[in-house]
Amino acid sequence: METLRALSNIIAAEVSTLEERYCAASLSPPCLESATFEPQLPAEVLRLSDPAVARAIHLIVAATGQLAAAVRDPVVTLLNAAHAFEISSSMRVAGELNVVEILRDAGEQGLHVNDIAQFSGSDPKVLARVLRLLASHHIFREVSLDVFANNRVSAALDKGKSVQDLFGKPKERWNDCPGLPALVEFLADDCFKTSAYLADTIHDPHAAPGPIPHMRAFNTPLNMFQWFEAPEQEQRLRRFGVAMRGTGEEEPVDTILKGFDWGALPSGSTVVDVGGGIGTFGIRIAKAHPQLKIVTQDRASVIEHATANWKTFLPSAVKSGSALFQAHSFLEPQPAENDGAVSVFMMRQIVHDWPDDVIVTMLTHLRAVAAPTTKLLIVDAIVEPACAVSSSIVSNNFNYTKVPELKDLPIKGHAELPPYPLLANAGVAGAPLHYYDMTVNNLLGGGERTLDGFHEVCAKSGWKITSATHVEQTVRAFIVAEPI
Ligand SMILES: C[S@@+](CC[C@H](N)C(=O)[O-])C[C@H]1O[C@@H](n2cnc3c(N)ncnc32)[C@H](O)[C@@H]1O
Repeated sequence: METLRALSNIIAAEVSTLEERYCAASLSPPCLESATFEPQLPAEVLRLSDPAVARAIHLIVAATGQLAAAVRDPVVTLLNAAHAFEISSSMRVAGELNVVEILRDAGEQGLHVNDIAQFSGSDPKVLARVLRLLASHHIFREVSLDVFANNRVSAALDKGKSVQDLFGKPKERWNDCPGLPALVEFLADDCFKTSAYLADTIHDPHAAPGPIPHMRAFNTPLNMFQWFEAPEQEQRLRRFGVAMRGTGEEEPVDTILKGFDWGALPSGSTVVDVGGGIGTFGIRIAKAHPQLKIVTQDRASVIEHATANWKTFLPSAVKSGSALFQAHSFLEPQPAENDGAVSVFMMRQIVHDWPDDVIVTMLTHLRAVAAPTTKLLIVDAIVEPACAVSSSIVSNNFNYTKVPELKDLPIKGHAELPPYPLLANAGVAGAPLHYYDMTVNNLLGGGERTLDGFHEVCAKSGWKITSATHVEQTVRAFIVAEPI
């Protein structure tokens, strides 16, 4: 009983924290039943801007998840976990049938499923069951039998376009679209199909067409990015670019500015955003630090979209020449113009995509053109263990390492450990990182790394880690390395 009581005490204490913080700000917490999600509302902003609110939410999610696992019949817990793929399938249906946008127009009172299904000509009976499964997980709301409305969660998936445009111009679906709907559809489509082959590749890594689950799922010997190049995957390529914007939507928008001191770079310094995608994060840096030159480097097909994206969101930088573009594969030696000319090579969500041997190749190419003062900035997460919080974890400063050189590494801004009896990684509250870990494994053979894992690939390619900074309220770590 002691553990159950401790978990329920965490929940009670953290609900009180929320009450106090919202009262102090003269706000009410956001309402789950609301038919809209407006991230700019002060009540939503507080969730990201007040560390006490963010931590309370994190601990409530961790403790309720652990409490449910502790009290529930293990049979039900197992069956629900094994059935979770039905949620992914249903999310894809809702996304592709534009249900969120149809319900946006219906407002609080919602719409009968027959009317929702009419837009796509789909079977209303199946659609009702899809939406009921999602509503049971607090995504959509069943207002009355077979009548559904958006709630604060489903509304966050709004693509921001009219229903008429979404159905009438499907090829323009991802133009100027927020990142989250694209990320959710990518996860519920490609990543879900790919994940189904994980066990098969573990059992038989040598079978055709290759060892990566994505290769098996789509019957291709190409890696995912090469496969995106085929003309018939054009929509997937577009969706992926926009989806990467979605990877930053659960964190404060200025996260990329907080983990590294961009202001300390001399004016005119060149930052190469290696595998920079459509430039989402380079644009954020450039807006805050217009004195820097930002080079977005990616595959030619992506650079085309990156250039268009910069022209839309920061045309002045393109015009002035402070935004530059390099169509280049990071698997090849770096372009000669980067030789000795780069202050920072930034790699955001690149290192986690690939297995060690590929990363060592990439980092070796960067090292070959690095000046003595060049910095390598890896923006990824540092994996924490899922063991229970214990005195040995605390004494090892949480980021335990077996590498002597890392023992004295300055690690800034690390989140506080969750209290007993929660897991060190906060259990289900920390699960997003472990989902991404499996997703990159299944798509490309990559994986999230511990600090020692980052050290290993850096040391093999001539780089030495000199600092790591965790940005509060995010899983994001900024790891800085310098040439050895
Ligand atoms: C996970 S995304 C990250 C994008 C961006 N850094 C961000 O954080 O939004 C990986 C990026 O690597 C790029 N990429 C994949 N293979 C590449 C290659 N061989 N050379 C250069 N870029 C590549 C992809 O096009 C994609 O933009």
